[in-house]
Amino acid sequence: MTTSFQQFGLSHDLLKSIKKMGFEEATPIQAQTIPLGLQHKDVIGQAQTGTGKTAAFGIPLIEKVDVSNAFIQAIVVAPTRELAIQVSEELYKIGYHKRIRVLSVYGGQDINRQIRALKKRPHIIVGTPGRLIDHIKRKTVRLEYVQTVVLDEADEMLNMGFIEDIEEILSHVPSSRQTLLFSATMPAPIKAIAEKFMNDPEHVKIKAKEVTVPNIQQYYLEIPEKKKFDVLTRLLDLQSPDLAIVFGRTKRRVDELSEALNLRGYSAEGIHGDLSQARRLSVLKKFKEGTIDVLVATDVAARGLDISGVTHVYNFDVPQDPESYVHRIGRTGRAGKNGMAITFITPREIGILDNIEKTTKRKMDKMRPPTLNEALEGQQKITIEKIRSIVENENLTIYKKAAEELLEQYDSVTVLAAAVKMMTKEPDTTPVTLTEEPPLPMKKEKKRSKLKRDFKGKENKKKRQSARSRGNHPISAKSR
Ligand SMILES: Nc1ncnc2c1ncn2[C@@H]1O[C@H](COP(=O)(O)OP(=O)(O)OP(=O)(O)O)[C@@H](O)[C@H]1O
Ligand SMILES: [Mg+2]
Repeated sequence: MTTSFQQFGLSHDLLKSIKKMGFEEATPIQAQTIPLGLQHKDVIGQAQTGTGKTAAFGIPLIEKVDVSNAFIQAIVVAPTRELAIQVSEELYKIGYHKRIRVLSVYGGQDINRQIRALKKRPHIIVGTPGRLIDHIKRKTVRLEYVQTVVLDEADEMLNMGFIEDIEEILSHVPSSRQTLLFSATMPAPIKAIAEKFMNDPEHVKIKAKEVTVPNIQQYYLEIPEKKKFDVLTRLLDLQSPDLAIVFGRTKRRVDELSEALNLRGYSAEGIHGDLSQARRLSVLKKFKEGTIDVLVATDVAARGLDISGVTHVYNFDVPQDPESYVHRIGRTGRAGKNGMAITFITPREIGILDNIEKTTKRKMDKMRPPTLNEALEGQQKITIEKIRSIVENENLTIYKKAAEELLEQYDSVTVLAAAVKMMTKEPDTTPVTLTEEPPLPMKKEKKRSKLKRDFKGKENKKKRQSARSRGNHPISAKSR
C-alpha cells in the first residue's frame, strides 16, 4: 500500500516543496509518524537507516510553524555538527515555499556569526547540544515559545554522555511541548530513559525482519591485523566503488589510513573530531562532489549523514557495539539504493561479530580476501569499460594514423595490451605502517555509555567540561 503526501492534509506550500524534492510517496515511517506529529503527540520513531526519518519529523514540524510568529517554535538536536547542518538543509527545503527560517548552530563555528544570524529570528533551530546550551546561557537562544523538540539519533543523544545536556536543554522548554525521538536503533535501557521525559509517547517501530535494510549486502572477512591494509586496497581495486567510506577505530588510525591510501594512489581524506570545523566541512564537501573517492572516518561520520553515491562501507576496524555497526553500514543503501558493507574481523574479535549479528538479526556472509590477480583483473575491467565507451562515443580520427603506424611494427594484441597496461592502476604494494590499535574490551551497557561519554565529550564538550570528561577513560578520551 502506498501513501501519498496529499493524504496528510498538508498545506499547499508544503506539498509544493515536497514535490520539488522529488518525493512521490511517503516512506513507511513517514506514513505512520506524520499524522501523529501533526496531532502534537509525543513519538519514539524507529526505522532503518536511509528511510526518510528526517522528513518524518520535518514535515509536521514545518506544517505547524506559524511564519508570522518571530519566535523559535521548534528545536532539533543532533549529535554531530555535520548532521545538524544536513538536517537544517533538509528542513529548509521542506519549508522553502512556506518561507520558514531555519538556522543551524554548532560548535567550531564563530559564535558571534551565529548570534548575528539569530537576530534574523529563525523559526527553527537545529543544533548540537553543547552549542545550544552555550546560546541558552547567553540568552541568545530563548526557548519559551518552543512547541516541538526533536532529538535526532535519540539513542545516541540519550546515552549517558549526553543526557545531562539534553535534560538541561529540555528544562528551558515549556512542559506542554511535543517531544519527537528518532533513530534507527533504540536499545531498551535508553528507551526507558527517554520515556521519563516524554508525555505518553507513541512507539512507532517499522516492522522489519532485520534492523538493517535488506538492500545492503553484508560481508565479513576474517584476517589478521597486519594484513588488513593490503586486503583493503585489493578490495578497493576489485570492487572500484563510486564512493566508499572506511571506518577506523581512532583518530590516529584515520590519519594513518588516509595517508597510507594516498601513498598507494587512492584519493582519500580523513574526518574526525580533532580536525578544525572548516577542515571537516571541506573534506565532506570534496567527498560529496566526488573529488575524493574514499572518506576515512571515525564514528563521528557514522550517524545520519546522507551522501548519495556511497556504494561501499568498509569497517576497517570492527565497530565497538552493534548500534554503531547499524549506523555505519547505513551510510550506504539509502533511499532504496543498493550498497555493500564489508567488516574486517581479526581472530580475537570474533565474539564482537556474534554480538552484532544477534542485534541485527542477520548473518553476514563470509568473504575470502581477494588475491593480487583478482585485484588487477578488477582494475583491468574498468580500463576495458573506458576503452569501450571511447570506441563507441568519441571521434578517434586523429589517433588512427598513430595506431596504424604501431600496427605496422607490432601485432594488434600486443599493442592493445600495452595500452590497457598504461591505463590500468596496478596493485601497489608500497610498504606502509599502521600503528596497532587494539580493540577495546567488550563492554556491558553501563560501561559502554561511560566510554561514549568520553568520546562525545571530546567531540562536543571540549571546552566546557574538559576536566570532567578527560578523567574517566583514558583510552577512548585520548585516541578517538
Ligand atoms: N518520501 C521520500 N521519497 C523519496 N526519497 C525520500 C523520501 N523521504 C526521504 N527521502 C530521501 O531519502 C534519503 C534518506 O533520508 P534520511 O536522511 O531522512 O534517512 P534517515 O532515516 O534519517 O536515515 P539515518 O538513520 O541514517 O539517519 C534522503 O536523501 C532523503 O531526501
Ligand atoms: Mg536521520
